[in-house]
Formats: sequence, C-alpha cells, structure tokens
Amino acid sequence: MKTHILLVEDDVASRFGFIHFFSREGYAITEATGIAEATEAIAGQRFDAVILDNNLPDGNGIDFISTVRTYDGTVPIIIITGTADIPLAVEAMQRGADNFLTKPVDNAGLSAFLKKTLEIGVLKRRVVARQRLEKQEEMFWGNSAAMRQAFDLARIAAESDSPVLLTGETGTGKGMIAKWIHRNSSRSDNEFVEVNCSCLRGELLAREIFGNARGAFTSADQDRKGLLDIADRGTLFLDEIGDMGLEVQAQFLKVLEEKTYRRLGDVKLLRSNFRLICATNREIANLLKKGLFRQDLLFRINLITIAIPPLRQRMEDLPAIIAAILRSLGRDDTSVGPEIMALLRGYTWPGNFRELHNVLERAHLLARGGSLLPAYFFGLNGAAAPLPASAAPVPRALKPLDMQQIQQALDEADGCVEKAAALLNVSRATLYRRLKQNGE
Ligand SMILES: Nc1ncnc2c1ncn2[C@@H]1O[C@H](COP(=O)(O)OP(=O)(O)OP(=O)(O)O)[C@@H](O)[C@H]1O
Repeated sequence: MKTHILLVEDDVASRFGFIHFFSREGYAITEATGIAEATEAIAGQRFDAVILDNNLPDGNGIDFISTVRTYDGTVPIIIITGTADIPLAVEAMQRGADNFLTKPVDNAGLSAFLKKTLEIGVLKRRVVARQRLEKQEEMFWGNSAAMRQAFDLARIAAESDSPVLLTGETGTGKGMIAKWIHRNSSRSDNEFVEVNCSCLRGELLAREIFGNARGAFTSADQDRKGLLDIADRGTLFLDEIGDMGLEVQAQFLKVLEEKTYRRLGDVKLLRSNFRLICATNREIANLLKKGLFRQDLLFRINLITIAIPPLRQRMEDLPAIIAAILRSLGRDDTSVGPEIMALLRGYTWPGNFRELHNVLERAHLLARGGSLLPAYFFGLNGAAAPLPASAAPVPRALKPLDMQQIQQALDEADGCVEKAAALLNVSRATLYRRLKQNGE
C-alpha cells in the first residue's frame, strides 16, 4: 500500500511541483485547495501525513490543525508558510504540528523528514500491534486433515486481500482464525475491528457499521465514526453475519459493490479500504432458502470459505490440543491419564475448543497443582458428579443463564464480554443473546 499524503495548498505552481516530486518518490497524493476540501478529504479517509499551507483562501492552516486532530490524533502534520516567522512556528508546534517549513520548500529535505516521521509512526503502530499480539492466545491448528486444510486456506487468505467466510460451530475458533489471518496479513499494523451482528439489530447495527452524522437521530449530538472508518486499511470482522437483518444486508452489499458509503443522516460519500472477514455458525444455505440471507451478498463474502470442523470430527487432534491447553495453563509438567483420555474421547464437545479449554481449566483449578484426577472431569457424560469437599470453586456453567450471575461474571471480567462468557462456560454469542433478551 502506498503512503498517502493530503496536500492542502491553493497555489497551483507549488502544488504541481510537490506532486511531481512526491509521486516520483512513490507517494499517493490527495490534493485540496482549501480548508473545506481538506475537511471533506480527512473525514472520508485516513492519511499518513498532512501537508498544510498556512495561508488558504478560506482560512489558515494553523487553525485547521485541531480539526485534523479530531479525525486523527497521530497523523504527522507539516505546516508550510510564505515567510519564516518564529512566533508562528512556535504556535504551530503548540497546536500540534510536527514540523514547520518556509517556502520555497526543499522537497528533498521534506521527503527525508517524512520518511523518518513515517518510520517512527509505523514502528509505534508495530509496537502496539505486537503488544496486542502478545496478549492474544496462541492459535493451535492441530494435525488432522481437516485442520491442515483449514490452515492452508487461512495462509492463502492471509496472503490475499479477498473476503473470507469462516463457518463452524460455536467455539471452533472462528474468531481466533479471523485474528490470525489479520495478524499474518499485510494489514497487521492497522486495526482489526470486530462486530457481532447477533447483538445489534437493525439500525443499531447500521449505526455501528456506518457511523452517523450529528442530528441523524435524537441522541446523535455529534458526528460519530463507524466501524468502516476505523477499519480503513485494516480488517473488518463481522461475526455471526447470518444474524444480520435484511435491511443492513442491503446497505452493506452496496458498500461492497460501490466501495463507498454514507454515515447515517449524512450526504457525504466516504471510502474505506477495509478487508472483510465474516463468520457464521448458522447454515447459510438454510438462511438462503428461508429468504433470510441475500444470495448476492453471499457471493460477495465467500470468495475464500474456510469450514472449521467441530472437535468431535477431529479426535485425532485431542491429545495434542490437551497438551497445548495444559501448557497455556502453565501445566507443562502434567498429562492426562488413559482413564481421563477415554472420558474426553467419549464426549461430543458441543462447545468445541472453548468447552475443552474450560473443562481442563476447571480440572486444573480443582487439582490445585497436583495430578489431574478423573473425578475432576465430571459432567461430561451427562451425570454431574459432586464436588470434592476441599475443592476450589468451579467456573460456572449456567443453565439457564441467570442475569445476576451474568452481571457478576461481567464485573469479574471488567466488562469484557469474551472473558465473562468464558467464566460462564458459554459462547459470546449466547451471552450477547441473553443480554439482549434482558434488554441490557
Ligand atoms: N485452534 C485454537 N487454538 C487455540 N485456542 C482456540 C482455538 N479454537 C478456539 N480456541 C479457544 O476457544 C475460544 C473460542 O474461540 P472463538 O471465539 O474463536 O470461537 P468461535 O468459533 O468464534 O465461537 P463463537 O461462534 O461462539 O463466537 C477462544 O477464546 C480460544 O480460547
């Protein structure tokens, strides 16, 4: 992807010289001749740097810095003026400019400055991305034929920029694979933006995806960016896309076809260069038959389809997955004996990897650092075994979900739905659905 500069300059000759030099250097340039055009450009997309003449026909560049910053807090801003004026330079820096140059601008010097600034920007973003990555759990692929095929497809997906559709039961790792593809793609320095289409319906989902203009609805007291804005140059992950309502499907299809969109209540056309990954645990074929999913949208999103097999269909991976989970729990020293293995092999794992993880974590808590005993693996064959009297509390498995316990789990998880769902031993989707039913 080319480095993209917004050049705000009313003087034709200066603009021409700049564009001539920087295009040859490999930059992409968007031109604006004044504040109004520049505002429109910056509201519509993200730039890597903004070069801003101070004397513009409809205002001055220094006053415009704060507008740029409301849209992008970190983009480098370089102010250019006709005269060297030290107080003005100081003011520009105080208002958030990164550099101040006087005309005639030394393009080679400006290019060197830009390269350094952009490198620092990229490094900063990489550090943030790495920190995020380190916090992520390690993706475990396994060795079964079905997972090897899923891995090969995920690698192809990471190398391409095409839309990906991940299908599979709850807890099979669709969300993890979506993040894996993003982290291993050329977009990894940019945002991975996730929205669960089963939690937000109708206009709420549309607002989240498209954003809204001030006044678009009663409580819209300011312009709000949508996820499409935030996912610009990154990845947009639409989880549970099978639950997206038909109206939002039509709006979203338009974005995919026309590559432009409008915030709710706004007339301005915006662009976002996002990569799309969708996931569903519902049978899309059934939804098509019932008229609940648009075929034309399906054709747009399923260029690469990765079907993730349920755990019960890849039991050959079980020992290695168990070892990987125990390692992640800090129990590399431990293994499960043949009796426990038989128990785990005999279970159907409707909650897949997530459920296996929870079962092992619960056994690990009960073992309190000692050996894993078959008694700690209760409930897998339908019969719930009583807890040993000395045992530590067990992560909860709720049936049906109780709002008080949900609230407690959310409190313990600092409001993180994913963590709360893990504590409750249910999928995020189930938890969201329950919260929605209760109007939370
Ligand atoms: N292959 C895997 N390697 C490591 N951990 C995994 C894997 N698959 C799933 N997990 C674990 O299971 C949890 C559930 O995974 P994830 O949320 O990606 O599943 P999902 O298919 O998106 O589920 P849902 O449809 O319920 O949202 C993750 O938090 C992770 O801990």
